[in-house]
Amino acid sequence: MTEERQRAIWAIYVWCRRTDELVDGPNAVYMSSSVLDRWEETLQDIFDGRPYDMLDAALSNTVSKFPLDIMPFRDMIEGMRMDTRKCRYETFQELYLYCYYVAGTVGLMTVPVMGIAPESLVPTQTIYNAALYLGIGNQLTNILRDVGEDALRGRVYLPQDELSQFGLCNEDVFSLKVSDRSREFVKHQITRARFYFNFAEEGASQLDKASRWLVWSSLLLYSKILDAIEDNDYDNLTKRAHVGRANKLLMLHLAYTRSLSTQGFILN
Ligand SMILES: CC(C)=CCC/C(C)=C/CC/C(C)=C/CC/C(C)=C/[C@@H]1[C@@H](COP(=O)(O)OP(=O)(O)O)[C@]1(C)CC/C=C(\C)CC/C=C(\C)CCC=C(C)C
Ligand SMILES: Nc1ncnc2c1ncn2[C@@H]1O[C@H](COP(=O)(O)OP(=O)(O)OP(=O)(O)O)[C@@H](O)[C@H]1O
Ligand SMILES: [Mn+2]
Repeated sequence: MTEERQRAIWAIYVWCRRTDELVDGPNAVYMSSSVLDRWEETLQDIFDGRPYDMLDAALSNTVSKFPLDIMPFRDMIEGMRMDTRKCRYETFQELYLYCYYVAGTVGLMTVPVMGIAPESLVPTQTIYNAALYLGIGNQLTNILRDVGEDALRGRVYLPQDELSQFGLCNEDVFSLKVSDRSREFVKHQITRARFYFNFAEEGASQLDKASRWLVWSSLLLYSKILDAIEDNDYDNLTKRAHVGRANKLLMLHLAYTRSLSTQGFILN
């Protein structure tokens, strides 16, 4: 990426990480709705060119250089509110909303920085949807990988109705019991995450040439975690899916090859 874009992505990343840390980090005990309200006011100040600290200033600077919309930033804060309020999701529709708030938003935040290829014939809306889906795919993958860890914190980011369809309940998750049922359930969740990655692929090829390698790398590396879960025979309760160094290098290479062409569902 161009250096200006790298700095912009860094500033957005830092803001996202800090937002997540409010809920997950060492200071999470001080978390309350007023903290998030205050954080949202700070966000408005950043967009109005009144940064509070140096890290905010990086984002104010980014806002002055790229046409960022404040909406996905606000929505990410909303996702953190949701995370503090609930620890169960009844249906996939409910879980999807959470995934949009905390991860789909990242796609929407970053496309204005990545830029769209001038030769792309795909509607901008479709490209934004693909970006949103990359976030959803990432978050679903993150959730699947971390089911065991999250269970230790009393949280289950899995659709309750689907758990029961597979003859499972939260107790099975908390007791970290791997069974044929849990394996089938995980298989089903992996298929869904891959659907989002596949759609995202169509959008990745429409981005500005200089940004494509980064996005393809992110996509291929993160979706490899799903393969790693398969390699663990669908045990995501007692094993942590990990993508090894050699595999990562291979993916970077593949990502580079993919990033060379602007092509998509309309052109071929
Ligand atoms: C057209 C097209 C395909 C465009 C590309 C759009 C694009 C670059 C999308 C990127 C999507 C992305 C990286 C989403 C991150 C999703 C994610 C995993 C979010 C995590 C949420 C909270 O979950 P949890 O608490 O369970 O997770 P931890 O255990 O704490 O990890 C987040 C942690 C929310 C905060 C998100 C971040 C810190 C990541 C932000 C990343 C960027 C701004 C860089 C994006 C750019 C690239 C190229 C990766
Ligand atoms: N390739 C990637 N694409 C998109 N987001 C990523 C990627 N790698 C990391 N992230 C984001 O950064 C967060 C923390 O990164 P970290 O380096 O700890 O990676 P990780 O996903 O926990 O994998 P690992 O097990 O290799 O450490 C992830 O949860 C995710 O939000
Ligand atoms: Mn987190």
